[in-house]
Amino acid sequence: QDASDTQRVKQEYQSDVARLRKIVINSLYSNRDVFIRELISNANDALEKFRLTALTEKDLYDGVSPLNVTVQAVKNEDGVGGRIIITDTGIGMSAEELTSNLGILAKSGTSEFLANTDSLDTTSSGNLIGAFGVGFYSSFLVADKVTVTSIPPKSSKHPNPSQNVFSSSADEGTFEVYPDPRGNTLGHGTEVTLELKTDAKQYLVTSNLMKLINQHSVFSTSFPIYVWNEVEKEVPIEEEQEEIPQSDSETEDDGEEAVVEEEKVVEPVAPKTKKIMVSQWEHMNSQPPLWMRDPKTVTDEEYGLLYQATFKDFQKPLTWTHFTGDSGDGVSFRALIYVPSHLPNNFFEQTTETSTSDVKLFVKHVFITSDFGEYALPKWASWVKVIIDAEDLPLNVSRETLQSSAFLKQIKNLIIRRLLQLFGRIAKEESREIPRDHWIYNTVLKLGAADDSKNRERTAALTRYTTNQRNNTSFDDYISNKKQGQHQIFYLADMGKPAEHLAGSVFVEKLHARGYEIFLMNEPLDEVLIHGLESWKGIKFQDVAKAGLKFGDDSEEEVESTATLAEKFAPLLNWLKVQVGEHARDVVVSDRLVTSPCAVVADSFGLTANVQRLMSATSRGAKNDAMQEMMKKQKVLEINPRSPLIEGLLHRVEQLEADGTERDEDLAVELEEVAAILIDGALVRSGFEVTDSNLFLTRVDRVLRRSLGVSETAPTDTTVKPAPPVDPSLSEKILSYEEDAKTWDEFINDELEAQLEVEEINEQGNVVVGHDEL
Ligand SMILES: Nc1ncnc2c1ncn2[C@@H]1O[C@H](COP(=O)(O)OP(=O)(O)OP(=O)(O)O)[C@@H](O)[C@H]1O
Repeated sequence: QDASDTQRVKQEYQSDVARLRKIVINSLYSNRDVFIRELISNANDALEKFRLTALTEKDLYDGVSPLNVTVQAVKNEDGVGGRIIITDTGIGMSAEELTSNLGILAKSGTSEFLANTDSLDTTSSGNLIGAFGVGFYSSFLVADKVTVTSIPPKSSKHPNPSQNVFSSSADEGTFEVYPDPRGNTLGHGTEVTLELKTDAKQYLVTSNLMKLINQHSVFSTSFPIYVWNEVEKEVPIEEEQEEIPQSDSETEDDGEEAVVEEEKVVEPVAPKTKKIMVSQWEHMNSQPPLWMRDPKTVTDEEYGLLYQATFKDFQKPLTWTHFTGDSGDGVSFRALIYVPSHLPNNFFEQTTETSTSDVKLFVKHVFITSDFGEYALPKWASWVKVIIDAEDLPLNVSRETLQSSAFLKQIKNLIIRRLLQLFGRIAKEESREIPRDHWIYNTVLKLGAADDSKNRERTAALTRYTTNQRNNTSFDDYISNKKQGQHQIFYLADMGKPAEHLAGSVFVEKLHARGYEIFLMNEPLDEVLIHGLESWKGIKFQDVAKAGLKFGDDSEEEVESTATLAEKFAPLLNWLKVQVGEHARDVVVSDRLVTSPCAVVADSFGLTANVQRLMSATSRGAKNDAMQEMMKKQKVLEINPRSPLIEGLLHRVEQLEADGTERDEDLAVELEEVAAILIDGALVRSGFEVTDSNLFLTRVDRVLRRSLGVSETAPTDTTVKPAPPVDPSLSEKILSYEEDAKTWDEFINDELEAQLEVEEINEQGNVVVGHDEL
């Protein structure tokens, strides 16, 4: 018995892997072409790993043997089925690695993939395979049985490498790994053999395979891919050599004088040929990569395919820019920047230190790194996909030295510059795909303006907002609409509120009525980026909910009249200062109100309601910070001198405080209540919370009773039916429920698998839909 047979022990797939494999097999049937792309991509990755390891382990690679991927379709002799063999001369896997990489390891993306399968639809799910790193399992879409033979190169990690085999069937939940009885046949690398399902015979046709490789792999792989192909060739027919007749001259060469014969014109006879079938390795990606070509010669479809294959996105890119550049240190390069049509799912949850795994740096078409270390793109730009291919680098490229060179920094700055140029250009062009209100301007660039101080101005220039007069307004648009004398840019920020509500705010009423434009900002980032910017083209931003608002066209008479009004309202102002207590540090006559009786305005060093909310949302621990508490108090109550309510209150207060008369205590109590409601109302109108909403509403109730002529003291019947006593059988019920209960994960797993299995597999676990058409 063969030694390997004794070691062929069946192992169970680890549960996550088993589930993943099942989902891939059962749900991605209509997308099964992806298997070839996934396996070639793994082979290419393995070659890249080999080359990178060889940079540090000098003995690993002789520099001569080929580094490539080969694909071969082999028909069975019985003519029924066949197999596809994909071989690479890459880093290979040891027995342990075969087991853990293909059978046990639930990779980091797996749980995310499994979570995403909830929203699985079969049109897009094929790309989920690659996006979440479940590529290898796509083999089972087309194969009944998959065999992976692999051997790592001799290295410090594997001083005595040996060749091993991983084998698994699509309909079993097990796999085996065992030493290859043939010994080392591969040198180093991996060979994946797919025993094709009977309904997957089309993949045995080499032209079909080549078409798929052309579509999905040639753009995105850096190592040569060869396909074993039968081609028709014309070869000369090897006819029996005719006896070349002895020339007369030879026969007559015996002393006779040479006779000059008349020269004969001999027609050249085309050699006879025949057509035969010849098998040979055909180089699929002999063309330079797409990004090295002249952009004029690349079609949109080709750009789209490269994007989808390289970055594993099932949606087409929104736009791209393809250009030649120079790093500034004399390193010339080609670059292709793609703007995806969507943000990653968890984009806003990610920390600011995001990785730039989607900036692929090549040197002379050879992939070098996606790790830009400290020169990673800032978060706002981290979702774009970039290919950079440098002609040559000024150093012997290794990841370590690259990190410390100026090159990565230059590349980072250049990508950002070009990206902003691209956004600027599409902002002007304004297309159906990227309209003026696209989230790029509303979300991504705002993040840039808020987070990335270095590019603040340039990103902010492209952001857009709603104003009280129009939508999608940039800062420059605003400036060109500025009124004479206006030296402030007016804005009101209240996150989460619809712009229409902001337009009706107490702070906006006069500005709006007078025809001034006001930015109505309702995203959390808006306030942050305005604070970062402070001004635009030399004009300061003015929060209209704060003190310091100036229209810029106040005449001397207006200033005088404000002073006169302050004098007129002095008794009310003084009385209100007592009533307002802690809510505001001062009470003044307002110049910003039209219809509202009063408002609470934050001092220039105070905090608006929006900033207070932002602070409590972001700095949980600092709630009791003394400085913050002090700033919260920096508020001023502004009263509208033209409001009849305020006029009326002034008269009543004058009446109350009139010299020489006895103080009317009933009136005092009533006025205090009116003042309390007015102040609380002003706080609410201005976006703040009232300190005690119960008290506020009790006061309102009292005023309502008064206006309805209902007794203020008449009690409400407060008798209620009490709840029944505690149910004595409750503890038993809880216990029996807990015994039956599944965990949430078990519940979701069962539900998901039940859904996926419907119509798609039979009892044996084989796919049963659509076989006949294929
Ligand atoms: N041809 C190969 N050579 C060496 N290792 C391989 C090969 N194919 C797969 N592997 C190993 O098996 C692991 C699992 O492969 P799988 O295709 O399932 O996911 P992945 O390659 O990590 O993710 P993705 O498909 O998104 O690139 C790989 O990470 C790699 O370590």
